[in-house]
Amino acid sequence: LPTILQRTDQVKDQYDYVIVGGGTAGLTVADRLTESGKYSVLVIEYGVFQNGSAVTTVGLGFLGITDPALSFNFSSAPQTSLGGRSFPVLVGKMLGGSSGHNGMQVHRGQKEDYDRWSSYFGSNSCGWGWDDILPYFKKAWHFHPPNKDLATQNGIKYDAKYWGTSSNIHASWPTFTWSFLKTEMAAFGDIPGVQYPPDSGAGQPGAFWYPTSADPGPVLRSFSRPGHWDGISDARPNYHTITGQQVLKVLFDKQNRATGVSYLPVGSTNLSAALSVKAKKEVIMAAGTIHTPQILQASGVGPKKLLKDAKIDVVVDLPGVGANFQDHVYQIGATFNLNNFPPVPEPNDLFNNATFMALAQAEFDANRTGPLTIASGNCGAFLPFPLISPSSFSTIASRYESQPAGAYLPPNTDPLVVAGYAAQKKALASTLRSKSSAVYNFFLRGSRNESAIVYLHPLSRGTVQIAPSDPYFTQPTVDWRALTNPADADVLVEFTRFTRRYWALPALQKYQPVEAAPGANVTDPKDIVAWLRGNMNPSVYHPIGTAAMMPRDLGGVVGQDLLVYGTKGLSVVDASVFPDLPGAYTQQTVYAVAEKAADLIKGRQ
Ligand SMILES: Cc1cc2nc3c(=O)[nH]c(=O)nc-3n(C[C@H](O)[C@H](O)[C@H](O)COP(=O)(O)OP(=O)(O)OC[C@H]3O[C@@H](n4cnc5c(N)ncnc54)[C@H](O)[C@@H]3O)c2cc1C
Repeated sequence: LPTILQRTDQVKDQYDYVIVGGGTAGLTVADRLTESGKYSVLVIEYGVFQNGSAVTTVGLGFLGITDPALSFNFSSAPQTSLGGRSFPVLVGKMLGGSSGHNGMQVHRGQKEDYDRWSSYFGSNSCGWGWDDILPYFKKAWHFHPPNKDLATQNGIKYDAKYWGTSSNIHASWPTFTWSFLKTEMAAFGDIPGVQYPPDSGAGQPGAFWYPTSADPGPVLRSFSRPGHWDGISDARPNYHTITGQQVLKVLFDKQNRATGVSYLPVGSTNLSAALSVKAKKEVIMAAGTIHTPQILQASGVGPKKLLKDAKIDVVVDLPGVGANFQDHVYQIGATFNLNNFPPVPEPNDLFNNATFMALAQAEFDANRTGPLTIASGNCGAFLPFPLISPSSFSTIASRYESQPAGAYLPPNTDPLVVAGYAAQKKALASTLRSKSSAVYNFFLRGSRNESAIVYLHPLSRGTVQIAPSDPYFTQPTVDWRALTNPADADVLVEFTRFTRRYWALPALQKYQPVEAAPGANVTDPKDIVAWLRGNMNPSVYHPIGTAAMMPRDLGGVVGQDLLVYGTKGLSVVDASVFPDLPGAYTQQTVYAVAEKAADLIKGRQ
């Protein structure tokens, strides 16, 4: 059989496992489940095999981000707290999913993030704290140390003990850095309390360098398709893949056992022509945070009222499906331009300086080295809130903690989801008070214009819901509800103040930093928040939480075994299971969760 089944009639009637979505998590799990040869697996992927330069090129990062051939790219619900603006929902649509067009930044959360996930299960918690997940970070990533000179010149700290070397997913380093980064990183050391952890993977906040998801041999993007599929699916007769197919729903028997899925070629809307395939052991959901809840809801697993509105028979009333939606927010202000930038290359030169770009391209073509080995970035500050706002962090955390749990959730939120948010609120108030968790991220570019600040633990919660009139073929309604919780505004005002404090450091004055946004004259918190509502972006493409791993009585969708409550033989393995955001971008954790998921699934035998 060919690597990718060419026709749906080549799909067998039944496999041990059917995996919905051949993305980051889906292909990782499929690789691990097929490696012993004992189990048959079918991966059904909506997108197709894509290997063009927009996917594989490392330089400049995500070139394919909005390309409709590579990306689901549709409009969100208007954000009521952001002046009614809508935003594009961008998630990967190809074999490899979002790992095929992400920004390639590789870092993991802090120890406390994973311990917090585990804490939601109280005395029943097992298997998801930092000590449990650390072996999976090691299994998931092959670490290549940076070039010695580069590390010495830039003060790049790393410690290989936090990493493994067996995976085909690579974490490597550019051979060149923008020299102003060294100045920016050093300046953080002038702020009391900022640490430089021993490695980006040490589970500690601070200012640190981190690798790129690139294969250092050919200097190409390393993602789940080359890492967990190319050549592997071909070599294993027990591993089938079909692409260009949309899974419509999970099929259940009368005992709520998932027996398989139904699907249609992408583009067809003829439900009566839907095909089906059976899963003997498990249906594994890996369609990502936006589409896993869509498919579950369309299958009758979700909030009863929504299913009723969509005239879908309820299999399990599970109010958490599509609730608890979170993403990192950015474009949150305090943008600075450096009016006296030193005479050194900087990232804008790749766009504005044709000679520099031509030289960079020539160097890359000749040696695979130079500026075009940088994706979207390799260092930044990941800082605790007490350090950002020594005078207000405690008041802000307490004010947040004393909110009634349901006060800022969507109207008519189910009591179980409210209970889950109450648990998160308690835990996240501790995160706001902690010196060991990062809340603020300044992703440094070494540029004369710096603005990339990311809020790592937003407290507002959104929803992803099927369109009741057309659950299958209309994209789900994605509503981040960014900035609906006033505590987020409190935190973001402190972020602006802190960023100003950073640029006011004596060591940076010779570069003449000038605030471009919101503007040095915007100092009243009300005015800062008004600016945020008009300018911030609710997504930096790290959606999570819509099938959360939480106890069922806290609105959870899956347990610690990743099985969907109220069903049998149905699990979720993608970013939708994160109960809340780690203090880091999401891909490293997605791979680790998927590695652990594969062990859990195999362990069920
Ligand atoms: C533009 C962008 C930039 C990012 N940058 C970074 C970064 O620099 N660093 C970082 O750590 N993280 C980054 N991320 C986040 C990270 O890539 C994601 O968190 C991670 O890849 C998500 O993995 P997943 O398995 O949950 O979903 P995905 O990898 O998105 O996989 C879901 C798959 O399911 C398929 N699918 C969807 N619906 C169906 C259906 N009905 N039937 C069949 N298949 C279906 C999709 O086509 C897709 O292939 C970025 C993400 C994006 C989108």
